[in-house]
Amino acid sequence: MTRAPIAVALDAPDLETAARWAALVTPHVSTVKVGLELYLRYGPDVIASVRGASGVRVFLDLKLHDIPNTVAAATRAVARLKPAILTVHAAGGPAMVKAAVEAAPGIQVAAVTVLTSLSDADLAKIGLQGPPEDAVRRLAALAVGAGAQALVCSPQEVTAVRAEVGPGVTLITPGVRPVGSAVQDQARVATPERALADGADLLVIGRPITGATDPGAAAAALAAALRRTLPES
Ligand SMILES: O=c1ccn([C@@H]2O[C@H](COP(=O)(O)O)[C@@H](O)[C@H]2O)c(=O)[nH]1
Repeated sequence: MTRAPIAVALDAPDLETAARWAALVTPHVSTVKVGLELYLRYGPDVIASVRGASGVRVFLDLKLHDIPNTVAAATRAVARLKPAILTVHAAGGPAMVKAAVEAAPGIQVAAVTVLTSLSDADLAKIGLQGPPEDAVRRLAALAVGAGAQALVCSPQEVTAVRAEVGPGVTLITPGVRPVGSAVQDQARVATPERALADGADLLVIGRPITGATDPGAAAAALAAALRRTLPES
């Protein structure tokens, strides 16, 4: 059976917990995601620990954001870990995104548009007036023009971003909340079914799975729900 297009965010306080979650969810999902919490605490070793024997795809979510030379060097430094996906911030500008893409042949560089935790009011406070969709579309076009093969946006913007960048770009959506799940610190959210139906390629889901009593069962249930949305997947 094909694994669901879900990246489980392994935002764990320690390596043992992350590896346990990874082993539980890997039979059901295509990808596991390592973010700042784990990587800053444990460094490169974390990748092998969560990849385990299954060889599941690892998404390294470091959201690099610096001058192009520094981002290129940081990208080369993590490229040897062979993550399937590496994130950078689109707001770093086209030269920075291009530097990451060129430094990591074989790795999908995903540009984060506007963090899913930011609301309309938050965006206004940082000087981005107008609906989030406008900024997301603008940053998406910038990043793809600079060579990014994937974008991170909220599930609420998938349709608009797809219209902006066309079919060949992988759209990755955090801010996914199953019906009844707490929104927590996310602001621009939608259900997994809606995200997939709108054309997202990979859904990032963390706490709704890892906070469950049985993360493996939670991942299996979400995977089954997505199969009902797209019966051919
Ligand atoms: O815009 C973004 C970019 C990345 N993330 C990351 O996704 C997960 C979401 O976890 P939940 O527990 O499902 O909220 C987390 O690791 C973030 O760092 C994001 O949420 N929004």
